Amino acid sequence: MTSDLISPKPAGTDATKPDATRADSLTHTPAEDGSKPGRTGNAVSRKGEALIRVNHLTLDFPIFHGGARSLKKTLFRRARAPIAKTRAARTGGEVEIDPNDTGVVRVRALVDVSFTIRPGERVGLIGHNGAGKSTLLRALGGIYEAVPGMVTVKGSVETLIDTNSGMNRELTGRENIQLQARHKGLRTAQLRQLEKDVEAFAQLGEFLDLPVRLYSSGMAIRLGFALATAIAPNILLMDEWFMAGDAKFQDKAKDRLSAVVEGADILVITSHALNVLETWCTRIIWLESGRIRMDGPTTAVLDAYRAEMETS
Ligand SMILES: Nc1ncnc2c1ncn2[C@@H]1O[C@H](COP(=O)(O)OP(=O)(O)OP(=O)(O)O)[C@@H](O)[C@H]1O
Repeated sequence: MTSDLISPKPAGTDATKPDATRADSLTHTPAEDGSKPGRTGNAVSRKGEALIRVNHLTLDFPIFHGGARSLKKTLFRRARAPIAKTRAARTGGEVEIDPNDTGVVRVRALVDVSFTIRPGERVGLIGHNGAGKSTLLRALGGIYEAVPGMVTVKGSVETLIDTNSGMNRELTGRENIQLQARHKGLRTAQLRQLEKDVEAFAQLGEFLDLPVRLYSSGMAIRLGFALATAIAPNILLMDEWFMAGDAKFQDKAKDRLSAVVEGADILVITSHALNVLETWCTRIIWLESGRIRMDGPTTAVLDAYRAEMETS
């Protein structure tokens, strides 16, 4: 099988882009039927073929405006007291002065993360605020591309990561549906079917024919969710934002999501709602300041996590 190498983006120059220093950092491998993976992927590959493999993934965010004297003072003080550093690092990733680039401060969002997810696994990502859950999900979704390490994703991927993911805010909701249908390689009849399905589910009325930039966040969630769940992918990557929206929509969303989750080979979901993870996940990866603290069956990891929450 040939692999589909996505070349890395040049190193980001703003603080919102992770550091990009290695050439071969991210590989998205196409499904064996030739379908393309990712949001722009074509058909869904055969069931049971999906795979996620992450090897030694490290991801830094350079902060170019991090030169405040007070921050640097704190960092230098902490460097002289490494024990205090460990304790202080329970919110967010590690903040440090980049050893290769004098003056630039970096946030280490992920540090040497490795794991493999096979078909049938439903994986929950847990951890404190800023532990690296969303960053990891974005790296799996190909949003953050070039970092030291390697991410291999095999199969079609759908992401429910943020309300705007894959959406052109200048286009109307309906135009976005059509655009995504074309990216998925759907024929006209299938496109019409998709449009009808998303329209019925999202229930945006006349707003479907208005630009997405006019939508409230709840309305954007409706459209993004309806679109992302209209066709079951091999791999579903989901941030907990889908829990937003009004109560009636949440009930509908849960039913529809259950069907998609059933149909997907692999689910990766981040959430602070441990009961949601208990219901849906077979395995939990617990992140702490960007590193894997524990990785194992749902009950074992959640028990350990809860025990730690009670004592800390
Ligand atoms: N665009 C960015 N620019 C700079 N730093 C970032 C960026 N995105 C995330 N970070 C940093 O990376 C670390 C991990 O953030 P991430 O959003 O992955 O955490 P999380 O586990 O999803 O947190 P939460 O549970 O609070 O949503 C944090 O320290 C955060 O400050």
